[in-house]
Order: sequence, then structure tokens, then C-alpha cells
Amino acid sequence: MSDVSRPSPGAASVAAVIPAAGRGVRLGPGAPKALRALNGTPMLVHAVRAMAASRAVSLVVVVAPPDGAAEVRSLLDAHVLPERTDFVVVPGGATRQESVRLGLEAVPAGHDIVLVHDAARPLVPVDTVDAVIDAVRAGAAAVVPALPLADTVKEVEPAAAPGEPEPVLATPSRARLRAVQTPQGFARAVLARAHETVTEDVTDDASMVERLGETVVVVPGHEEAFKVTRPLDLVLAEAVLARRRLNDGF
Ligand SMILES: Nc1ccn([C@@H]2O[C@H](COP(=O)(O)OP(=O)(O)OP(=O)(O)O)[C@@H](O)[C@H]2O)c(=O)n1
Ligand SMILES: C[C@](O)(CO)[C@H](O)COP(=O)(O)O
Repeated sequence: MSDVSRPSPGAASVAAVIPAAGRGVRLGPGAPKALRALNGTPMLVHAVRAMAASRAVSLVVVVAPPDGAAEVRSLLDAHVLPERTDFVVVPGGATRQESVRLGLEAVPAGHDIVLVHDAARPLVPVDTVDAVIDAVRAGAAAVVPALPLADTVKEVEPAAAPGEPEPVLATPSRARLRAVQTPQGFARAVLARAHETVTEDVTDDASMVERLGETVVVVPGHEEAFKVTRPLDLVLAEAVLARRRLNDGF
């Protein structure tokens, strides 16, 4: 379905919404995931810098844990961030979807392209961010970065009780599957309509747009845009940062 009222995104100003209100249960006990350190710097600050590294991004809206907006504001004020970018902090909600909606509501008029980027993907390279923006500017309503899968995937009947074996139902062709990352980029009007319309709980914003009947397109993702979910991901993230420091010569 096309939206005739959608503004031409060619030169549109870009805002990035960063949902950062999750607890990080799968990472284990500790501070909210986005506030945990990677090489001494909070994961959220890495993610904010990753969005602000794109010269197209003029506003970053950080969606903080519901009771943590003041702490997150202080955290941003205590770190060096690009002066050409504005930073806004709002409290988040109980689900990622609700947090994104609250962040989107804080984006002022005039930003006709919106990126949604997990704080939990702190190391996405700027070239990936710019590739997503370029595809929206070229006219796509919704753009996701994604990678082919390394593993074969099985559809199963979920175990009736923990530890029970799970019968395999099917093996979808891997050639047609992609593992989706963020930032996901949207014509703002389309994303806003998706969040007003879709009430089912889904795991990413692009699937809400799919439910509107809009086309979502994929651009190449990047290995370093992986999501910090479990403890081993912290080890990988710190190794990536160490390699970057070596490559940068300091
Ligand atoms: N109520 C929530 C839940 C999640 N998120 C954000 O959504 C992103 C992706 O979610 P995920 O990696 O699942 O983070 P958590 O919900 O924190 O992880 P877990 O499920 O292990 O608790 C994260 O940046 C997280 O902070 C959010 O803003 N608000
Ligand atoms: C948005 C996302 O990162 C795309 O892969 C993912 O769906 C988030 O999932 P989570 O369970 O909230 O970590």
C-alpha cells in the first residue's frame, strides 16, 4: 500500500531513536544492559556515537529505562558527543515496541526519516548506518540491514516441558533467510502509522510495517552490528573494540 501524503525523503532530515530501556535479563544480573560498560564506556554511549557518526543524523532520541531518564541524561552529558547532533532522553516502556513508540513521539516535526537502533548493537559501523539512510532517501518506505545465516535453521514443536526433545517440523531453505539487524530505517509517516495501527507484539519495527502491506527492503548488514544478548557477546564486543584500537594505531 502506498502513502500518497508521504513527503519526498530525498533531502529529509534524519532522527535516530535508540531503545535502551531493556533489563538485559539474558546477559545476567547487573545494571540495565545499555548502561553496562564495554571497555570502560557504557554500551549506550557506543550506540549513540554510532548513530551520530553519520553526518545525516541530526537528532538522537534515547529511550531510557522507565525510572532512569535523569541518569541517562547525566551519562550523555559526561561523554564527548558530536556538537552537530541534538540529544533527547525520554523514559521507556515495558516492551521494546512501547519504548520505540515513546521515542518516536519525541521526534519533532521536520525529521522525515527515522532510524530505530538497538542500544544493544553498539558497534554498528557508520557505513551500514549510511547505507540504510541512502536506501530510504532513494524512496524505500522501510529498510533493514541483514546478513545471510551461517547455521541451518529448523522449525520445531516447542518442548512441552524444559529439557524435553523438540520434534522438527520443517527445514526452511537457508538461501531465502536473513538475520536482521538495526538500524532499521523508515519514512517517518510509515513508521508512525505502523505504531498507531499494529497492536500485536512483534520483535522488530519492520515487521509492523510489513503488516501495513508496505514493502520492506534489505541492504547488507555487518558482522560488527551483532546484538549483545548473552555474556559471550560482551567478550566479542570488547575484542572488536580492541581490534579497532589496533587498526587506528592507538
Ligand atoms: N522494554 C524494553 C525492552 C527492550 N528495549 C531495548 O530493545 C533493544 C533490544 O532488546 P534486547 O536485546 O532484547 O534487550 P533486553 O530486553 O534488555 O534483553 P533481555 O530480553 O535479555 O532482557 C535493547 O536495546 C533494549 O534496551 C527497550 O528499549 N525497552
Ligand atoms: C530488532 C532486532 O534487533 C532485530 O534483529 C531484534 O528483533 C530484537 O530482538 P530482542 O529479542 O528484543 O533482542
